[in-house]
Amino acid sequence: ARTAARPATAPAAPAAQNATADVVIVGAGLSGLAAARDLVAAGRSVLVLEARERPGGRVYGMPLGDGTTSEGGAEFIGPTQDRIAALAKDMGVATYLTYNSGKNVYYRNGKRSEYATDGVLGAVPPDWGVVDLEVALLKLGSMAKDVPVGQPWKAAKAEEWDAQTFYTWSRSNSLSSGARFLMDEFISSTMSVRSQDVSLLYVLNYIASAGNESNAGSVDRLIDTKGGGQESRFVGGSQEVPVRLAAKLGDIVRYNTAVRSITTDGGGATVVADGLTVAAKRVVVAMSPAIAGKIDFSPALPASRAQLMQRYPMGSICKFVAVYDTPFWRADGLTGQAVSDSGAIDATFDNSPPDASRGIMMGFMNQANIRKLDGASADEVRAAGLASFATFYGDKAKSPVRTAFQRWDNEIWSGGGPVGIAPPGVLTGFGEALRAPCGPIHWAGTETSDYWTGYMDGAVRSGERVAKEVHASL
Ligand SMILES: Cc1cc2nc3c(=O)[nH]c(=O)nc-3n(C[C@H](O)[C@H](O)[C@H](O)COP(=O)(O)OP(=O)(O)OC[C@H]3O[C@@H](n4cnc5c(N)ncnc54)[C@H](O)[C@@H]3O)c2cc1C
Repeated sequence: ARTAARPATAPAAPAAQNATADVVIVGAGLSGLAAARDLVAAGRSVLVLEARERPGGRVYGMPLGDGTTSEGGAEFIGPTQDRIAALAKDMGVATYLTYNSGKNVYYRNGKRSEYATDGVLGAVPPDWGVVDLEVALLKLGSMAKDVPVGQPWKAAKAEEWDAQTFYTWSRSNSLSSGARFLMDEFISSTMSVRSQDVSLLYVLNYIASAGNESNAGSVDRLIDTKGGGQESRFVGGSQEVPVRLAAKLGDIVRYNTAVRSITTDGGGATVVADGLTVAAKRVVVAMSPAIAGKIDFSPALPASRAQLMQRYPMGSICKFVAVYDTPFWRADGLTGQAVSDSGAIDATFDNSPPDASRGIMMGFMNQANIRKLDGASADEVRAAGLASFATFYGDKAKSPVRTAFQRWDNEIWSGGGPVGIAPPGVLTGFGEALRAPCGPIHWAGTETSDYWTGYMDGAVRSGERVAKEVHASL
């Protein structure tokens, strides 16, 4: 019966088109778009091939179901993130301060407490472990100063630091359970992996990278709201930056055009995508190493690059938001920021629009928390998210007008988020292959950036770096 139900002649697939370009850029995330912009400005002919139906990749305006959106991926920008700041300015996208007035919530061992964010030492959680924590963070900060930004494998102690996980280091350098919890939370909130998943050297490079050419990276700049990476947001949402840049680039950006294979030959390459085959002099692969590994490269890439792509996994993350008539937690004297050791959500932020015309609470379902919800229905994810919000902000949190969430680990073209991380042994064994071109194939993506790797700023920097590299090679 199944066979009989089929039309006698299957509709013909649309004929694949052929094209030529100086440079094919694979991926219209911020890194690919930034590269395209500079290469076009340098007079090169460029095609950007994007698998999704939209630009932005890990930057995404998540639909709330009422015609508006909330940031479902990257959201915040902070001091020293100069390249995303410059790009946003050029695109006419303004920023505003993340809501940060009042007290934060700390939930640990079944006890909820509130703590000031404007003390002399900044926002310090009410846990005896913080003394221990501060000592450990000072040590980390000082070790990070010995890491050459973007080339951690060249640190004098690279082998020693890359032979252990962050978990091993944090357990040998802190005694209290509070400090250990907060160090795990530092890794979870910045990379969305567990401390035992990631190399100490990778963490030190992440710290070193949280700065710019004139300001050394620091732990505070990574984790702080005021003065740190979470300081500001974009008016209209971060997706305005890639959406406007892609619109300026026009029809050189092709959507629903997943690249399946890249064949290199005699100095150039043939890029086969859904519905389009392009002969190009150079190819820029602008995405995380793990997702680049899904492309079929022929002939095989050098082993160091091929194996790097097998060894650089993505974190697991989901962003959950609930919309309320008002940001009611503000009236209760709260910032909307919470840290928790239990429940589905381990960190929250006030995601309300700048005019506070409605309240939006955002929670991160990080690493193991979201994996526990593998196979959960949307209603179950929603119930778990609202239960966490109620623990932090009271019963009012149980009755939102609407909710929405974005699971990045279920996204075929991201494979997780926010960033690809290196387990022990990878940076020292394979790190050089992150940026090294393979013949006509060049690599971009935030994972390849020196400063602000893992962030939008790192993505833009990597695009600008690869554009120079490719232009010089032609
Ligand atoms: C939940 C979450 C929260 C975050 N929060 C922040 C934050 O607050 N601040 C911040 O600065 N950063 C944040 N980030 C990180 C930030 O989103 C990334 O660093 C940045 O967007 C990466 O850009 P990219 O261009 O390197 O990669 P991507 O954005 O991943 O772009 C890669 C592109 O390639 C496309 N693609 C993949 N495979 C193919 C293929 N075979 N063919 C064609 N196209 C393909 C993808 O669809 C995608 O568009 C967050 C990320 C997540 C997921």
